[in-house]
Amino acid sequence: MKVLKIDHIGVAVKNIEEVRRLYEDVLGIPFEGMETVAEQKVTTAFFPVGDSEIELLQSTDPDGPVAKFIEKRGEGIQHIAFQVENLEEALEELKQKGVKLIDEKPRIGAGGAKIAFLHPKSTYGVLIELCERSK
Ligand SMILES: C[C@@H](C(=O)O)C(=O)SCCNC(=O)CCNC(=O)[C@H](O)C(C)(C)COP(=O)(O)OP(=O)(O)OC[C@H]1O[C@@H](n2cnc3c(N)ncnc32)[C@H](O)[C@@H]1OP(=O)(O)O
Ligand SMILES: [Co+2]
Repeated sequence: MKVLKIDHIGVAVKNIEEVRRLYEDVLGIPFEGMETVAEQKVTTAFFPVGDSEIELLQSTDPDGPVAKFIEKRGEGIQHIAFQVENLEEALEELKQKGVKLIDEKPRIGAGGAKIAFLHPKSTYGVLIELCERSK
């Protein structure tokens, strides 16, 4: 598998509009846009920073992963996403290596990317997302 770069850092927040003020007005990072990803029960807001992005995540459902994360740990960094060349290949390889996968097959994430998550139990407490973006 080939990891190309840190694609984004996912930050769980209670209120995207409020936190957007910090990134956009206080830190002067341009706001790229919002997108709801129903399957993940989140609304996202992206802020490009160099070759990566900040992804703000607000839950759309009290049972969603982001709501549960905030309930348990409060607002903060929820995952790190690595961009890979070929997600299916990467998942196959990681499965062979005994990594616990949350997603055995890619799902569709923000911006139409193929995404899949590795379980924090296998990654020393960091929720890792792998994503593949069409060229
Ligand atoms: C839009 C898309 C995109 O970029 O395109 C996205 O990013 S969607 C981003 C939102 N979607 C996701 O996060 C989907 C993947 N996440 C999940 O499936 C879930 O959040 C799990 C990671 C499986 C956790 O599930 P859940 O909270 O129900 O279980 P749980 O509370 O028992 O957690 C199991 C163990 O993992 C730990 N744990 C839970 N969430 C964690 C996180 N974000 N980072 C690190 N550790 C975490 C808990 O503390 C617990 O450890 P202990 O047992 O030691 O206490
Ligand atoms: Co993400």
